[in-house]
Amino acid sequence: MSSQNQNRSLEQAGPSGSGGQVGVRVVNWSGSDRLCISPKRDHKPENYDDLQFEFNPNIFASLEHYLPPHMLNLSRDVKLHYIRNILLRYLPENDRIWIQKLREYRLKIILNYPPLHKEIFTMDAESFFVPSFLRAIKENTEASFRSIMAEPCKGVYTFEMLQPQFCKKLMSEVDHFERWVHGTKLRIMRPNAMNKNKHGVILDDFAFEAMLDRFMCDFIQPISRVFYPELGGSSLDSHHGFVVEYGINKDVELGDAGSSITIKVSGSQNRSRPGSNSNINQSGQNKGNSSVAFSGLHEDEAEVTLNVCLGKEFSGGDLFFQGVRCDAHVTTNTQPEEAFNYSHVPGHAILHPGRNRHGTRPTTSGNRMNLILWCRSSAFIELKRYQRDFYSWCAECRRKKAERVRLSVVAAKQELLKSEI
Ligand SMILES: O=C(O)CCC(=O)C(=O)O
Ligand SMILES: [Fe+2]
Repeated sequence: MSSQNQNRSLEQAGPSGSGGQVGVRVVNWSGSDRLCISPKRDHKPENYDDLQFEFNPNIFASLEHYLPPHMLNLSRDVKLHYIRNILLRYLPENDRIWIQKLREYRLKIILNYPPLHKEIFTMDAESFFVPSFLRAIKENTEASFRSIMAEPCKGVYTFEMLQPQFCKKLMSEVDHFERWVHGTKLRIMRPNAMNKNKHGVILDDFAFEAMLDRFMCDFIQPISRVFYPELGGSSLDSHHGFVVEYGINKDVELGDAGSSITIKVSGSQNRSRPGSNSNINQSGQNKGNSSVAFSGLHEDEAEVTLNVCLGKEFSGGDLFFQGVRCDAHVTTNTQPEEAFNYSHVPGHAILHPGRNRHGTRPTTSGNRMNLILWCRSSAFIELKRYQRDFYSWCAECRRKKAERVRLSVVAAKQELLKSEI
């Protein structure tokens, strides 16, 4: 498309459908828009950081290098829409609507919510993390991580992580947010729907997104790069951050008290990533030897999950694990070495593959709040689509493969013996 045509379509475009982006109008969709194969490396891209679109601003800056040469010096709006139109071709309609609604929902909260502890909305490692954790991250070696961690079950790591003061502030921020939500009668989305008596909030929805992104990139990824290479641990690029609350006696079911603003976002119950399969096994049905009384046996929609207990005083609430499985093997038996129980300790973290089947036992007294960060790798998800028969990270796939190898060795031996007779 020529720049003239591009400008014409800008002129013709109707009012913005982009969620109130001031001064920006949507260009008519054109399937002929193309990027160049070779980038113009010496081109200096615009800054798109101030924009709220369904794609990360960095994507626009990166793709600018690939624009047709005649477009490089056009206005930022024109380039933005040209690139956005191309990207939108890769997003199914439903996902587009979902992302759009989510953006509007978040904007509504962020513009109106008055934070209680502003200082915890930006990463301040020294005041968030305990010194031992910071030292290990700074050293950034497997030995330094292992020096502060226990591995009570293969691939599951526990360690002290957050300072008590930070935990306290985060918990009071969540309480403050819940109270504010109740006052405004805004209906908020909950992190997931696994336990009836579970409350919680999605931190990404009220301005914690940037902080949690640094949390994941600078403090989880160094560890997952070492411990979870086969799960995309070195290419984590998105997260879902939330707080779960148990054992609270609230006389009002928050969010249900007659909402004046209701934004329904389809697929928000478990906040699945668009276009993906959530693998929540809510009933806790698991064939085989899982005889325990549990709630919400499930797998997270994450490659790597960080779960940190914030407090307060509680009993019960243990996590139990039943082994890492791919979709095809999610209901297979738990092997004895895979069954593992974990009791939460305030400030302490547990890091595990999202696909390690797990659930929580009831919090029998007091209140418990946990910070949970589901970390995802789009490269891992993409690769998984091309690889359907065997997953090295699924314990059952490995077991089946080992069994096949064993049987073929037995068969080969028998053949050999037969031919020798
Ligand atoms: O309650 C917990 O500590 C864990 C909850 C959980 O696994 C989840 O929300 O995905
Ligand atoms: Fe979970």
